[in-house]
Amino acid sequence: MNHLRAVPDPDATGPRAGSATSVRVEAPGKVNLFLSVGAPRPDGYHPLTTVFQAVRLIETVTARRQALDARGRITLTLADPDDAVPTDERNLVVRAARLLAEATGVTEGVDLLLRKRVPVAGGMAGGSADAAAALLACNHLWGTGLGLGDLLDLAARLGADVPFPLMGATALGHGVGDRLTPLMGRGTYQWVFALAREGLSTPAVFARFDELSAASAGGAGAPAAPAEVPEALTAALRAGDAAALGDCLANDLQEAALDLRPELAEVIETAERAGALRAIVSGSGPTIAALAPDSATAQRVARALCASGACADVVRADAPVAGARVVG
Ligand SMILES: C[C@](O)(CO)[C@H](O)COP(=O)(O)OP(=O)(O)OC[C@H]1O[C@@H](n2ccc(N)nc2=O)[C@H](O)[C@@H]1O
Ligand SMILES: Nc1ncnc2c1ncn2[C@@H]1O[C@H](COP(=O)(O)OP(=O)(O)OP(=O)(O)O)[C@@H](O)[C@H]1O
Repeated sequence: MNHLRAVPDPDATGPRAGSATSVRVEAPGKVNLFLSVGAPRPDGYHPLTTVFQAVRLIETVTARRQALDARGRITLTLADPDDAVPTDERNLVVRAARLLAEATGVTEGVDLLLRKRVPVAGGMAGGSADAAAALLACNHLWGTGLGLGDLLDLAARLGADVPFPLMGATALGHGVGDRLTPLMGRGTYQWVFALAREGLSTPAVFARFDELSAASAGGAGAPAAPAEVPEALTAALRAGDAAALGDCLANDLQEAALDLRPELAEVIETAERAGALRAIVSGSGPTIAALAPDSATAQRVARALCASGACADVVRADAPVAGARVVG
């Protein structure tokens, strides 16, 4: 493999980059404000147009330098052990550290600690945020000094959702969701997330999307190219107008997610009845994201969702927030 050149990066903001014994990085989960999906490509991936917004549900990855005799191993510990989250090579955190090491020729290992706050398999890109955080943390710990452009390239190799948490805020996504352009915006949005008891598999939701598209278009499937983002949505973001943004929220995967989990329709209805401007499936689901006009209404929506018993848990978060960054 061609090694990326590890050079001191003037943008590397971490304290004592390359010499610290541990580096802590925080990265946000996301909600898709708009998600249009085209017909699958030959490799099975779907072209997307999406608008990501980073929400204040924050994953934390701490990368610790190992003793010299640790022989280059990459280890992962979960702050709160969870059967649904592997700690071996299947974990995106381990894969991110390994990819960075291979790409830069690093032979040193690392001990990684992960604290999760984004629901697992909830359509909010928790694993992707973890991978983004691990790339940034190891880049600092190992002093590999890659700039944001190289980190975004590595991120795209780990998953379609991995580049966005490096950038954060609000961004337009093209390609398979990995080609990003920041979007201008103002204001803060109040979100309420209704979490499901069991996660949904992203590939299963895309597969159901294909089946439903084929059935509804007389066998023709989804249009090859996804739709463009409506001007009304970017205008709402520029104005910081939550009500106008609510009118523009859209998710092509919602029908597929509801088909797999019909009970989610009731969650959406409960949130909207309690005052949410709109409630939609977040990404591939099953989390329902409800946009509230203000904090008091968000509180009311959260209470109604809890009282309904229709979801496993409810969390509130404001948005947008910054992308992955070194903290502490
Ligand atoms: C639904 C979204 O969360 C919207 O942001 C993303 O598109 C999902 O991105 P992700 O979880 O990072 O996806 P990856 O880990 O790259 O891919 C998992 C699987 O999802 C499907 N997949 C993903 C992204 C995409 N544009 N088309 C797809 O068909 C593929 O079956 C793929 O094998
Ligand atoms: N760091 C990680 N955190 C959580 N799950 C992980 C991680 N690494 C790998 N996984 C595996 O990936 C699956 C999906 O995890 P994740 O929480 O990222 O889903 P998601 O948020 O729905 O993803 P996306 O929104 O990007 O489609 C989990 O069920 C788990 O088996």
